[in-house]
Amino acid sequence: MSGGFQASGGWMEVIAGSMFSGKTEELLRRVRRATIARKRVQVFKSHLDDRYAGLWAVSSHDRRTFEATPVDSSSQILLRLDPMAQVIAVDEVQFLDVGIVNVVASLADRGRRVIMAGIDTDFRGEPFGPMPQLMAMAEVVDKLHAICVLCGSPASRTQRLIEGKPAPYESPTIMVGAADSYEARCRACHQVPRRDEAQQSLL
Ligand SMILES: Nc1ncnc2c1ncn2[C@@H]1O[C@H](COP(=O)(O)OP(=O)(O)O)[C@@H](O)[C@H]1O
Ligand SMILES: Cc1cn([C@H]2C[C@H](O)[C@@H](COP(=O)(O)O)O2)c(=O)[nH]c1=O
Ligand SMILES: [Zn+2]
Repeated sequence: MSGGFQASGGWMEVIAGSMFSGKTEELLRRVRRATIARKRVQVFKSHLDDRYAGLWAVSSHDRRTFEATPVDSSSQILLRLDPMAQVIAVDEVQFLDVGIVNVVASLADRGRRVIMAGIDTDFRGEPFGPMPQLMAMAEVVDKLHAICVLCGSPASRTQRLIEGKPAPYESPTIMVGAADSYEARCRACHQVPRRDEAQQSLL
Protein backbone atom coordinates (compact mmCIF):
# COMPACT_ATOMS: atom_id res chain seq x y z
CA MET A 1 0.00 0.00 0.00
CA SER A 2 1.20 3.48 -1.00
CA GLY A 3 4.29 1.62 -2.31
CA GLY A 4 4.09 2.98 -5.84
CA PHE A 5 3.68 6.63 -4.95
CA GLN A 6 6.75 8.84 -5.49
CA ALA A 7 6.90 12.63 -5.24
CA SER A 8 9.71 15.13 -4.99
CA GLY A 9 7.92 17.38 -2.49
CA GLY A 10 5.56 16.60 0.36
CA TRP A 11 2.25 14.75 0.27
CA MET A 12 -0.65 13.47 2.36
CA GLU A 13 -1.59 9.81 2.95
CA VAL A 14 -4.79 8.68 4.69
CA ILE A 15 -5.33 5.19 6.09
CA ALA A 16 -9.09 4.89 6.70
CA GLY A 17 -11.48 2.12 7.70
CA SER A 18 -13.52 0.63 10.52
CA MET A 19 -12.15 -0.17 13.95
CA PHE A 20 -9.92 -3.30 14.01
CA SER A 21 -9.19 -2.95 10.25
CA GLY A 22 -5.44 -2.57 10.84
CA LYS A 23 -5.09 1.23 10.47
CA THR A 24 -2.66 1.62 13.36
CA GLU A 25 -0.65 -1.45 12.29
CA GLU A 26 -0.35 0.04 8.80
CA LEU A 27 0.59 3.49 10.16
CA LEU A 28 3.28 1.87 12.35
CA ARG A 29 4.55 -0.18 9.39
CA ARG A 30 5.01 3.00 7.33
CA VAL A 31 6.62 4.81 10.28
CA ARG A 32 9.09 1.95 10.86
CA ARG A 33 10.02 1.83 7.17
CA ALA A 34 10.60 5.60 7.22
CA THR A 35 12.95 5.23 10.21
CA ILE A 36 14.80 2.41 8.36
CA ALA A 37 15.19 4.89 5.48
CA ARG A 38 16.80 7.24 8.07
CA LYS A 39 14.02 9.79 7.78
CA ARG A 40 13.33 11.92 10.82
CA VAL A 41 9.86 10.87 11.98
CA GLN A 42 7.46 12.46 14.48
CA VAL A 43 4.23 10.74 15.52
CA PHE A 44 1.21 12.55 16.98
CA LYS A 45 -2.02 11.15 18.36
CA SER A 46 -5.21 12.54 19.82
CA HIS A 47 -4.97 13.02 23.59
CA LEU A 48 -8.36 11.27 23.85
CA ASP A 49 -6.78 7.91 23.11
CA ASP A 50 -5.10 6.48 26.21
CA ARG A 51 -5.85 2.80 25.48
CA TYR A 52 -3.24 0.03 25.89
CA ALA A 53 0.16 1.80 26.06
CA GLY A 54 -0.97 5.12 27.62
CA LEU A 55 -0.95 8.67 26.35
CA TRP A 56 2.62 8.85 24.99
CA ALA A 57 2.49 5.96 22.51
CA VAL A 58 0.50 4.83 19.52
CA SER A 59 -0.62 1.23 20.07
CA SER A 60 -2.47 -1.23 17.84
CA HIS A 61 -5.11 -3.65 19.12
CA ASP A 62 -2.45 -6.37 19.15
CA ARG A 63 -0.19 -4.08 21.21
CA ARG A 64 2.46 -2.98 18.72
CA THR A 65 3.62 0.47 19.85
CA PHE A 66 5.64 3.55 18.85
CA GLU A 67 6.28 6.67 20.90
CA ALA A 68 3.95 9.57 20.15
CA THR A 69 3.11 13.11 21.24
CA PRO A 70 -0.51 13.58 22.38
CA VAL A 71 -2.33 16.69 21.11
CA ASP A 72 -5.76 18.04 22.00
CA SER A 73 -6.11 20.29 18.93
CA SER A 74 -4.75 20.63 15.42
CA SER A 75 -2.86 23.83 16.34
CA GLN A 76 -0.88 21.91 18.99
CA ILE A 77 0.72 19.91 16.19
CA LEU A 78 2.35 23.11 14.91
CA LEU A 79 3.38 24.14 18.46
CA ARG A 80 4.98 20.74 19.18
CA LEU A 81 6.39 20.13 15.73
CA ASP A 82 10.00 19.03 15.41
CA PRO A 83 11.16 21.46 12.68
CA MET A 84 13.57 18.80 11.38
CA ALA A 85 10.85 16.11 11.01
CA GLN A 86 10.54 14.87 7.43
CA VAL A 87 7.73 12.39 8.05
CA ILE A 88 4.80 13.32 10.31
CA ALA A 89 2.26 10.69 11.35
CA VAL A 90 -1.07 11.34 13.10
CA ASP A 91 -3.14 8.49 14.58
CA GLU A 92 -6.81 8.79 15.61
CA VAL A 93 -7.05 11.82 13.32
CA GLN A 94 -10.87 11.60 13.31
CA PHE A 95 -10.85 13.06 16.85
CA LEU A 96 -9.11 16.29 15.83
CA ASP A 97 -10.87 19.54 14.88
CA VAL A 98 -11.36 20.48 11.24
CA GLY A 99 -8.32 22.82 11.47
CA ILE A 100 -6.23 19.65 10.96
CA VAL A 101 -7.02 19.91 7.24
CA ASN A 102 -5.09 23.18 6.83
CA VAL A 103 -2.35 22.10 9.25
CA VAL A 104 -1.49 18.90 7.35
CA ALA A 105 -1.91 20.56 3.95
CA SER A 106 0.58 23.27 4.97
CA LEU A 107 3.04 20.63 6.21
CA ALA A 108 2.75 18.77 2.89
CA ASP A 109 3.17 22.08 1.01
CA ARG A 110 6.41 22.56 2.99
CA GLY A 111 7.81 19.23 1.80
CA ARG A 112 6.70 16.88 4.59
CA ARG A 113 5.23 13.41 4.07
CA VAL A 114 2.12 13.32 6.29
CA ILE A 115 0.62 9.92 7.18
CA MET A 116 -2.78 9.88 8.93
CA ALA A 117 -4.95 7.05 10.27
CA GLY A 118 -8.58 7.39 11.32
CA ILE A 119 -12.00 5.76 11.27
CA ASP A 120 -13.92 7.16 8.33
CA THR A 121 -17.40 6.54 9.79
CA ASP A 122 -18.80 6.72 13.31
CA PHE A 123 -20.98 4.07 14.99
CA ARG A 124 -23.98 5.41 13.01
CA GLY A 125 -22.19 4.80 9.71
CA GLU A 126 -21.87 8.58 9.13
CA PRO A 127 -18.66 10.46 8.18
CA PHE A 128 -16.43 11.14 11.19
CA GLY A 129 -15.02 14.65 11.88
CA PRO A 130 -12.42 15.86 9.37
CA MET A 131 -12.08 12.48 7.60
CA PRO A 132 -14.06 13.38 4.44
CA GLN A 133 -11.94 16.49 3.75
CA LEU A 134 -8.69 14.70 4.54
CA MET A 135 -9.57 11.79 2.24
CA ALA A 136 -10.51 14.21 -0.54
CA MET A 137 -7.27 16.20 -0.25
CA ALA A 138 -4.79 13.34 0.23
CA GLU A 139 -2.61 12.10 -2.61
CA VAL A 140 -2.92 8.52 -1.29
CA VAL A 141 -5.98 6.98 0.41
CA ASP A 142 -6.13 3.36 1.57
CA LYS A 143 -9.41 2.00 2.92
CA LEU A 144 -8.87 -1.06 5.08
CA HIS A 145 -11.42 -3.64 6.24
CA ALA A 146 -11.69 -5.68 9.41
CA ILE A 147 -13.52 -9.02 9.64
CA CYS A 148 -17.22 -8.86 10.50
CA VAL A 149 -17.55 -10.60 13.86
CA LEU A 150 -21.03 -11.89 12.94
CA CYS A 151 -20.61 -13.30 9.43
CA GLY A 152 -16.91 -13.22 8.57
CA SER A 153 -17.30 -10.84 5.58
CA PRO A 154 -15.06 -7.79 5.13
CA ALA A 155 -16.21 -5.20 7.71
CA SER A 156 -16.58 -1.55 6.71
CA ARG A 157 -18.59 -0.44 9.75
CA THR A 158 -18.20 -0.25 13.52
CA GLN A 159 -21.00 -1.30 15.87
CA ARG A 160 -21.16 0.45 19.25
CA LEU A 161 -22.67 -1.75 21.93
CA ILE A 162 -23.98 -0.51 25.27
CA GLU A 163 -24.74 -3.34 27.67
CA GLY A 164 -24.72 -5.68 24.67
CA LYS A 165 -27.28 -3.66 22.64
CA PRO A 166 -26.72 -1.33 19.65
CA ALA A 167 -26.19 2.23 20.89
CA PRO A 168 -29.04 4.64 20.09
CA TYR A 169 -28.63 7.29 17.39
CA GLU A 170 -28.28 10.12 19.94
CA SER A 171 -25.37 8.43 21.76
CA PRO A 172 -22.39 10.88 21.72
CA THR A 173 -20.20 10.69 18.65
CA ILE A 174 -16.98 10.40 20.64
CA MET A 175 -16.65 7.53 23.11
CA VAL A 176 -13.17 6.02 23.52
CA GLY A 177 -13.20 2.24 23.72
CA ALA A 178 -12.12 -1.04 22.21
CA ALA A 179 -13.55 -4.57 22.10
CA ASP A 180 -15.43 -3.81 25.35
CA SER A 181 -17.85 -1.56 23.46
CA TYR A 182 -17.21 -1.90 19.72
CA GLU A 183 -17.39 -4.62 17.06
CA ALA A 184 -16.32 -4.65 13.42
CA ARG A 185 -19.29 -5.42 11.17
CA CYS A 186 -20.19 -5.51 7.49
CA ARG A 187 -22.98 -3.33 6.05
CA ALA A 188 -25.53 -6.16 6.31
CA CYS A 189 -24.78 -6.96 9.96
CA HIS A 190 -24.37 -3.33 11.15
CA GLN A 191 -27.42 -2.27 13.19
CA VAL A 192 -28.02 1.45 13.68
CA PRO A 193 -31.17 3.08 14.98
CA ARG A 194 -32.28 5.69 12.47
CA ARG A 195 -32.40 9.40 13.30
CA ASP A 196 -36.18 9.50 12.74
CA GLU A 197 -36.61 6.64 15.25
CA ALA A 198 -34.67 8.72 17.81
CA GLN A 199 -36.99 11.70 17.14
CA GLN A 200 -40.10 9.48 17.35
CA SER A 201 -39.04 8.25 20.80
CA LEU A 202 -38.99 11.91 22.01
CA LEU A 203 -42.63 12.47 20.95
N1 LIG B 1 -12.84 -8.22 13.83
C1 LIG B 1 -11.52 -8.09 13.59
N2 LIG B 1 -11.07 -8.04 12.33
C2 LIG B 1 -9.75 -7.92 12.07
N3 LIG B 1 -8.79 -7.81 13.04
C3 LIG B 1 -9.17 -7.83 14.31
C4 LIG B 1 -10.55 -7.98 14.66
N4 LIG B 1 -10.63 -7.98 16.01
C5 LIG B 1 -9.37 -7.82 16.49
N5 LIG B 1 -8.48 -7.71 15.47
C6 LIG B 1 -7.04 -7.47 15.66
O1 LIG B 1 -6.83 -6.07 15.44
C7 LIG B 1 -5.62 -5.90 14.71
C8 LIG B 1 -5.65 -4.54 14.03
O2 LIG B 1 -5.46 -3.57 15.05
P1 LIG B 1 -5.25 -2.04 14.72
O3 LIG B 1 -4.15 -1.84 13.73
O4 LIG B 1 -5.08 -1.35 16.06
O5 LIG B 1 -6.66 -1.65 14.07
P2 LIG B 1 -7.35 -0.23 13.92
O6 LIG B 1 -6.33 0.84 14.20
O7 LIG B 1 -7.88 -0.18 12.52
O8 LIG B 1 -8.47 -0.23 14.94
C9 LIG B 1 -5.61 -7.10 13.78
O9 LIG B 1 -4.32 -7.41 13.29
C10 LIG B 1 -6.13 -8.21 14.67
O10 LIG B 1 -5.07 -8.77 15.44
C1 LIG C 1 -17.05 4.01 15.90
C2 LIG C 1 -16.59 5.01 16.91
C3 LIG C 1 -15.38 4.87 17.55
N1 LIG C 1 -14.99 5.77 18.47
C4 LIG C 1 -13.69 5.62 19.15
C5 LIG C 1 -13.41 4.27 19.72
C6 LIG C 1 -11.90 4.20 19.69
O1 LIG C 1 -11.42 4.82 20.90
C7 LIG C 1 -11.52 5.05 18.48
C8 LIG C 1 -11.15 4.26 17.25
O2 LIG C 1 -9.97 3.56 17.46
P1 LIG C 1 -9.32 2.54 16.40
O3 LIG C 1 -7.86 2.90 16.43
O4 LIG C 1 -9.94 2.77 15.06
O5 LIG C 1 -9.57 1.18 16.93
O6 LIG C 1 -12.67 5.85 18.20
C9 LIG C 1 -15.77 6.88 18.77
O7 LIG C 1 -15.39 7.73 19.58
N2 LIG C 1 -16.97 7.03 18.14
C10 LIG C 1 -17.42 6.12 17.22
O8 LIG C 1 -18.53 6.33 16.67
ZN1 LIG D 1 -21.46 -9.35 8.59
